[in-house]
Amino acid sequence: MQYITLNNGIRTPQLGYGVWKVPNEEAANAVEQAIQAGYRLIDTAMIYKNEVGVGEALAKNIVPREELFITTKVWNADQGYENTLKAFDESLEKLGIDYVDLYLIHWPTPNFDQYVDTYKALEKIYKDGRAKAIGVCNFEIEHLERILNECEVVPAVNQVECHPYLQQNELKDFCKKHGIYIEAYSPLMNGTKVLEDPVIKELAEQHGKTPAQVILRWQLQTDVIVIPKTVTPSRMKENIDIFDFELSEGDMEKIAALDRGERHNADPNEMHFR
Ligand SMILES: NC(=O)C1=CN([C@@H]2O[C@H](COP(=O)(O)OP(=O)(O)OC[C@H]3O[C@@H](n4cnc5c(N)ncnc54)[C@H](OP(=O)(O)O)[C@@H]3O)[C@@H](O)[C@H]2O)C=CC1
Ligand SMILES: O=C1CO[C@H](CO)[C@@H](O)[C@@H]1O
Repeated sequence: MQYITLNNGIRTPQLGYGVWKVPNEEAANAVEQAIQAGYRLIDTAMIYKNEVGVGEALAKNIVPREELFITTKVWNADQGYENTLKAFDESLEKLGIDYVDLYLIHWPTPNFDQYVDTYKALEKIYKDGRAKAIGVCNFEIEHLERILNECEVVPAVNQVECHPYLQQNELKDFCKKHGIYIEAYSPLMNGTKVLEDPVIKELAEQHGKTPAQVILRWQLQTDVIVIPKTVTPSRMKENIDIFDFELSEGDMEKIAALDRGERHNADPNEMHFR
């Protein structure tokens, strides 16, 4: 596993395991298998409704708690200072742990007036030592600017959709300038067409790897944290088997040229789902 250091000195694995769409009753088994396969970062969220299942796997102490990096997120309906503190307590209880490694605001919406207060609750949680790091998801530059201007703690992470068809270069530059790590969600575009891209397929053939491995390796080499999801045991192994090859500068340029600003998930400015 490869690790990186966040802006507050906390270390995180650069590759993690995401559990969106993993049903609660399957999550314990999936997370246990992922830990056995070598994953140390688990990315869940209150809205995924599988924190209890994730917690069951954690309770097995497959590896010491301090070797794991657990992320969860406050959902839109729980935004606001007091609501967020309450939602955080509920997430901790479901997960059965006494701190998380990273707590994130899931969306800047549904009400753009609330995310600063929500972030202030995250700062309180952070200062109380119940989250080792805090950050945001789906924040655009203007949302981050408000946090940087009105809050004290610089977000450690901005978790956003990022894959070869949506490379987020402007946001990456802004975040880099402010010491905020980009964490790439839906790195395989949720298992859709980027895996069929001819350029990706050709690179996969050249390196004796799969399209998913080429995409995940590209993410590592662009210095982002990446959290693919799979419930398929062979893919769990495939997705972590990316530390034994390197994409050349030319390969990276070919993938850079695939950017087309194409989202699979919601646009942060239009996401008002509670
Ligand atoms: N903050 C946010 O707003 C969001 C955060 N996320 C986080 O990011 C994680 C990953 O994103 P997600 O949207 O789940 O999608 P991914 O881009 O990780 O793709 C997952 C899909 O790809 C398939 N897949 C996985 N590995 C391979 C492979 N090696 N070859 C072919 N297909 C593969 C999976 O199928 P199968 O499982 O059947 O093997 C699944 O259908 C989420 O689980 C969640 O933790 C995601 C969306 C939004
Ligand atoms: O992480 C995510 C997946 O689930 C949510 C919806 O249920 C999305 O809104 C979100 O971005």
